[in-house]
Amino acid sequence: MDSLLRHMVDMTGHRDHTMLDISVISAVQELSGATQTRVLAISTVCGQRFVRSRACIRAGGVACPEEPQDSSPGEPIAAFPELAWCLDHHASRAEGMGSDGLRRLWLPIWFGDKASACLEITHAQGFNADTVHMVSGIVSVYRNFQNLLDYSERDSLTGLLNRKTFDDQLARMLHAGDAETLLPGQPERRHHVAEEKQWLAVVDVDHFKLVNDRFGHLYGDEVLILIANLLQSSFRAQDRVFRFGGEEFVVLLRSTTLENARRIIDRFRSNVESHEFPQVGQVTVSVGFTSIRATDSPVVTLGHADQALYFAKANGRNRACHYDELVAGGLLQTIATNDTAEFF
Ligand SMILES: Nc1nc2c(ncn2[C@@H]2O[C@H](COP(=O)(O)OP(=O)(O)OP(=O)(O)O)[C@@H](O)[C@H]2O)c(=O)[nH]1
Repeated sequence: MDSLLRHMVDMTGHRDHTMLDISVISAVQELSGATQTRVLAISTVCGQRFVRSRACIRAGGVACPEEPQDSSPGEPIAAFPELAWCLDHHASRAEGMGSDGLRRLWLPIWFGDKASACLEITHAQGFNADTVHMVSGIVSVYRNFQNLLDYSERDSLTGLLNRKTFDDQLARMLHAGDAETLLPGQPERRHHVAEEKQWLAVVDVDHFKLVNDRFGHLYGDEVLILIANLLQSSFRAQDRVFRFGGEEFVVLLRSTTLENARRIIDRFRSNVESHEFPQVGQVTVSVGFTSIRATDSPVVTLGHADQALYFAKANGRNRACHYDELVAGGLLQTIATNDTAEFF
C-alpha cells in the first residue's frame, strides 16, 4: 500500500505529459511485476488507426520516452487485433498473447468516445484479478490527471495547444535529433533539397478585424474555431498546431522535405480559401514558414517565419512564403548578431 501511495504522489506531482507517462509506467511496472510496460499513442490517419510507443520501461530498466524517428504514424492497428477489438467495442481492456508467448494487457485511456493513448502491460504469467483491479485504478488516476494537464495546455476557444507549450514542443522536436544541425558560421547545405527537416509556419487570418467589425465577435470567434479545425485536418497527427493568441496560429511540421512542407502548407491555405464560413463567406490566410535549425533560438526561428509572413501580407495576402527562399532571392535580408537577428 505504501508503495502504491508513493507512486500516486509521484504521478500527481507532474505538470508535464511525458513525466506523467514515465511515472505511470514506472508504477505499473513495479506494482505488477511486468516484463515490459508501455504507453501507446493511438492516432487516426485517413480513417486508419495507427499505434506508436510513446514511453517504455523493461524489467530492470529505466522508463524513458520514445520519440518518433521518422514521420510515420506507427504500426497499423492490424498488428494489435485484441486492441483493435477493444477500441471498436469501447471496452475498458483486452488481453492477448504475443508471438513471443508473453501475455499482454491493453487498457485504453478513454475520454468520452475517444482513446488517443493506451497502457500496454506485458507479463510472462498473465494477469490475476488483483493486478487488473490495481492497474485499472491507476489508469483512472492517469486519465483524470491527463485531463487536467490538457486543460492547462490548451486554448479554451479552439482547443489547440496554447503558447505556453510551444517552447517545450519545439525543444522536443529538436531533441528528437532530426532538426538540421549547423555549427555557427557553417553554410547551409542547400544542395540537399530532398533532405527531411523540421519546419515552423506562422499562420495569420487576413483582414480579420473586418470580420469582427462587419459580423461581430461571435462570428469572429466561429471563424477562429473553424480555422483551427481546418488546421487540424490539413496537417498530420505528428505535427503540432498552436494558437498563439488573437488570429495567429503556429504549426510545427515534423521531418519532411521542403517540397512536402510547401505542399502541405499550401493545401491548408487552399482549404481555408475554398471553405464557406457561415454568414461570413470567404476567409483567407497568409503563411510564413522556415526550416528549424538546432542552433537558432525559438525567438530567431519565429522571427524568420514572421518576416516571411509580413512579406506575404505586404504582397497580396492569401499566400504562403518561405523565408529561406525570400532571403536567397534577395527579397529579405538578415543580419545575425550572436543569438538574435535583426531584419531589414
Ligand atoms: N473574434 C475575435 N477577434 C479577435 C480575437 N483575438 C483578436 N481578435 C481581433 O483580431 C483583429 C486583428 O486585427 P489586425 O491585427 O489589425 O489584423 P487584420 O485585420 O487581420 O489584418 P491583416 O493581418 O493585416 O490581414 C483585431 O480586431 C482583434 O480584436 C478573438 O479571440 N476573437
